Formats: sequence, C-alpha cells, structure tokens
Amino acid sequence: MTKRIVVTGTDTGIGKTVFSAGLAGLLDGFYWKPVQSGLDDETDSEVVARLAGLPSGRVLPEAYRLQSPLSPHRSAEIDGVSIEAAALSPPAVPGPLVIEGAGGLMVPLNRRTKFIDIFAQWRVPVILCARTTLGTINHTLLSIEALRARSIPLIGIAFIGEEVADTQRTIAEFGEVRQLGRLPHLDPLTGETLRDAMVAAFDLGSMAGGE
Ligand SMILES: Nc1ncnc2c1ncn2[C@@H]1O[C@H](COP(=O)(O)OP(=O)(O)OP(=O)(O)O)[C@@H](O)[C@H]1O
Ligand SMILES: C[C@H](N)[C@H](N)CCCCCC(=O)O
Ligand SMILES: [Mg+2]
Repeated sequence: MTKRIVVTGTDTGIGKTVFSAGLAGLLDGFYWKPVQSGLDDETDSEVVARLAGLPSGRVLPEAYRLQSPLSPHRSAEIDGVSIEAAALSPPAVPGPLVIEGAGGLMVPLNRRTKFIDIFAQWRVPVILCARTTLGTINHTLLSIEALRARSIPLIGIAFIGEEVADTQRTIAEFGEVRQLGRLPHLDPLTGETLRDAMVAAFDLGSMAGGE
C-alpha cells in the first residue's frame, strides 16, 4: 500500500497547511484537503500548490468546497450541502499522500460525524501539529488522549513555532509520544525557505510511519 499520512492539529490556524506543504514536498508526494471551508482567501490547496514545489497535479481536488470560513458542518449547512463521510475515502495515488483535516480533531463534518471519526475509520497514521506557545500542553495532551482512545496510530508531534524546550519535553513525556521536530516561524515564508527548514528540522525516516 502506498504511504498515507493524516496531518491534524490541536487547533485551527496553527500551521498545518504550511507543514503539510513541506511534508508533501519532502516526500515528493501528493496532497489532499478533503473539506475546504472558506473560499474567499487563498485555499489550503492553493497554498500547498504555491509552497510545496511539486509538479502540477499533485494537489488533488477537494471533495467538498464550502464558501464560509467556519466549521465545515456549519459552512455546509449554509451552502445547503450535506457532507457524507462515505464520500471522504482517501483517493488512490501512485505515491505518498498527505491528507490535511480542518481545524482540530473534534471538528464536525455534519451533525453526526467529526473528523476524528473518519480518521478512526481510515486507520491512517497521524502526525499531530502543535504550537509551542502557552496553552499548548493542555490542547496537545487532550488531542493525544483522543487519538489513543480510538486506537488511531500516532506517528508523533510536529511542533510549530519558536523553541520552548520545557513545553516540548513535557508534552513528549506525559503524552509518551515522539517529537518529530519543530518548524520555526519563517520570514519570509517561501517554497525555498520552507524546504530548507523542513530538511533541517525533520528526519524523513522518522516521519515515514504512514502505511
Ligand atoms: N512556519 C511558519 N512560518 C511562517 N508563517 C506560518 C508558519 N506556519 C503557519 N504560518 C502562517 O500562519 C497562518 C496559519 O497557518 P496555516 O494556514 O498553515 O494553519 P492551519 O492549521 O492549516 O489552519 P486551518 O485549520 O485553517 O487549516 C498562515 O497565514 C500561515 O502562512
Ligand atoms: C475556517 C478555518 N480556517 C478552518 N478551515 C475550519 C476550522 C474549524 C474550527 C471549528 C472549531 O473547532 O470551533
Ligand atoms: Mg490548513
């Protein structure tokens, strides 16, 4: 089976898309955002196409494109769309596939199903992105507990932001989880600075825990 990895996070806006772009680039793979909510600004798929440095066609079309930048369940209701979990099976591609959720694990897709439910069905290994700033210990340990409660394989934590050594260590120890590395804040953020930072911060072998 070709390698598949879910990139999730402790919250929205923490850098999952930037990390996913870097990871898809490192893996020379594909990227899929199953549900995009918010179409007025650059979409996550467009960001990845701009930053990952991949040939065209490696960013797969979203299954659902919803207008409002809200939780997908609400954005879908406003658009008069019903998100069907069964329509969200990862596409088959001839290479590694990076799949990005929306927001955190408990984000609803509709009134019955949350992202974590489809991740549990898929059984695809997960990389959990986490901020390094204050408040992240609680969010990250709760997310790890939710993954473990559903037996979702967790590859490790990708920290995003400036180094906060004790926070990172505390999460790794209480969560009994691997630190995969830390992507710093990049200024400027370009395809080139992202690739260089990913190579410096992450060991591809340790992240290639996907199936
Ligand atoms: N390592 C980084 N260096 C510089 N800017 C970053 C970095 N990571 C994220 N950002 C910026 O922070 C913002 C939020 O990041 P991003 O879109 O990746 O979050 P997200 O977790 O994917 O959010 P969503 O839940 O909406 O998918 C963006 O403006 C992005 O450019
Ligand atoms: C619109 C945003 N950028 C994401 N795509 C969706 C975030 C949903 C978060 C829902 C929540 O946890 O309250
Ligand atoms: Mg994103």
